[in-house]
Amino acid sequence: MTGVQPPPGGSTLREGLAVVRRGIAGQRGWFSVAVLGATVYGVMTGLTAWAIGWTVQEAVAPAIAAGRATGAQLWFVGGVLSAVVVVNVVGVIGRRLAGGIAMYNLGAQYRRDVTRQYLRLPLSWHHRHPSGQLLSNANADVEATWNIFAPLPMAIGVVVMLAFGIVQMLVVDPFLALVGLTVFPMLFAANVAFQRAMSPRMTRAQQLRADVSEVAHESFEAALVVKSLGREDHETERFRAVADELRDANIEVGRTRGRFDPAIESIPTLGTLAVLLVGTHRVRSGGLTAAEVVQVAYLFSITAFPVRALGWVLGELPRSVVGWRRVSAVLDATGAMAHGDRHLPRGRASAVAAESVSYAYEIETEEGQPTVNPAVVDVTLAIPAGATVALVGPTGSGKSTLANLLMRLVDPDSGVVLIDEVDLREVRRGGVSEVAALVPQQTFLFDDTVRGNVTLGSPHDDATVWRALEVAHAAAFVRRLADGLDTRVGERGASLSGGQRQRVALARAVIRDPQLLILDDATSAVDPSVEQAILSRLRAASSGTTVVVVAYRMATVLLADEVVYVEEGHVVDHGTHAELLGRCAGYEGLVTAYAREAAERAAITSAEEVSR
Ligand SMILES: Nc1ncnc2c1ncn2[C@@H]1O[C@H](COP(=O)(O)OP(=O)(O)OP(=O)(O)O)[C@@H](O)[C@H]1O
Repeated sequence: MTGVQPPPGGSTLREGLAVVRRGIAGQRGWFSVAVLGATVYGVMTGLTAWAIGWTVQEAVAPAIAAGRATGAQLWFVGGVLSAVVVVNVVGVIGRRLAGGIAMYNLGAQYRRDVTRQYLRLPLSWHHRHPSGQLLSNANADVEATWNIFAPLPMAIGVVVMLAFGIVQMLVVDPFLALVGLTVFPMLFAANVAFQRAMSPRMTRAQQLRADVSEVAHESFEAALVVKSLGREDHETERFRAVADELRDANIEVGRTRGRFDPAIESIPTLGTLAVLLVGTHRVRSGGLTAAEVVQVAYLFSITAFPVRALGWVLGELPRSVVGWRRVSAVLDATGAMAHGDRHLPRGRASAVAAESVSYAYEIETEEGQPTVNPAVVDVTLAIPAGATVALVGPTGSGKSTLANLLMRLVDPDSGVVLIDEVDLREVRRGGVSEVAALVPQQTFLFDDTVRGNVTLGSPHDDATVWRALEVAHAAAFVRRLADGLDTRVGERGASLSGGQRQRVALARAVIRDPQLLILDDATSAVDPSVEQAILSRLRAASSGTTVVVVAYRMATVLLADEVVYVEEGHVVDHGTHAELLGRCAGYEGLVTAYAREAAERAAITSAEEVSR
């Protein structure tokens, strides 16, 4: 599993209390109101018995003695009892409302923190973490962490009830009280054992929750492949297997809870029994009255409720700790890109260079051992301002990785990438994307309008949007759409064809008027003649732009001023197409293959035209 793994070991109780402290510190105001509400509830529960006694003594008993009740007596009884109930209800509402707000605020805050951290972490971190895991961290794990805030205010608030019960018991008979209170060490021991047993089971269930979302995510993403290749049964089986595992893990969590719950719940009852047993002996020996024993036993049963509330909190603690370990693994993840404060020159095409740049992906062997896969090895190149350069090389030779390095989507393991002689690591946050744009291999469109997808929220007027669409050869088809620029394109641009999606993505880059434009196979779904037209327009429209294009077609290569030929991560040669043809065997082989493919395509097209 490549997911975010929680660190092993550590005391659950200590870690849990640290999570609770962190939560309280974040929601001090609402949490205080919730505890106050719970305290009011605790006090009022204690006072209810007293209020009933008082009203009986002051109004009910005299009324019975007199044989009739006066209006004042009825008002007194009604008033006192109503006041008790109203204050109690206010306490409950205050606790629930403020407690809920505190809990949901924490959830929202940490969801934001986790997603903000995702944006901050470099692409290399994302390469190592599956998207289902990320969804789970931002959702199920955050929830698991802060659910403890549901029973927490109650547990803290009703400690007053506990204190009230214990003090009263000590006043009545200290010895009997101490007999009863021996249950507390027992309760503590039972809870520690419970947490020890729960922690690994909770961790496993939480990891499996992430696995289920990972498999589901992958299945939805691969819907087309699954359906077109008839793999529905296989996919259903794959999902069923991981869902069953989650079910079993959750049942195991429930079973463990079921084993401990009766013991934890019955310990206070054992205390009451001990009090009755010892108390009976003391009554027999004349040390106590029966009424006093009953009073201590009753007080003991009052303390059972707060003890149970504390039990709920302790029961939630392992889940909270597991959730927090997984959330904090994201929040504490290092490798966030450091930024400098330098600005890149604006207003003219950018020169881009790489000096001895190497980059390797971290991967796992089949045995799960970490290892590296070198993708770019000791690359040095200089692309002059305003040039159009084609990156050419066989599949997997490192072209996309190099493109990502030039945009600083990842930092090189060694070497330097420079735009206009500024090391990209010294550029201020957002500085690179202000001057450079990359159109990636896989087009992503938002479920938004065409306009929204092109501008990405920047304030461009429609004329500018149309101009960008013209350059990207997209204006004609957008004009034909029912609502033009206002047409919604559906999830990931589902209502457009692959080529149309690529053209919208291209317009999105063009509208930013980049000084460096990197096209990573960005026109693969576009007809070759259209691709050529797009690239010609780009060149014509952008004398102020340096274009780096990862090229797979002869026509694209021929448009470039210079070709950089890459093989197994190395730049094998660079120069004009004609120069490379004469001296680079690998390049020659590749372009011959491209040319043959283009000829075959042309032959098929003309055959189709003849048969029409
Ligand atoms: N996220 C990743 N994790 C691990 N290895 C990767 C990752 N992305 C790429 N690689 C590896 O890095 C090497 C270079 O990949 P890259 O995508 O840069 O090649 P490319 O020349 O763009 O390939 P293509 O022409 O097929 O798009 C390949 O061996 C590939 O397997």
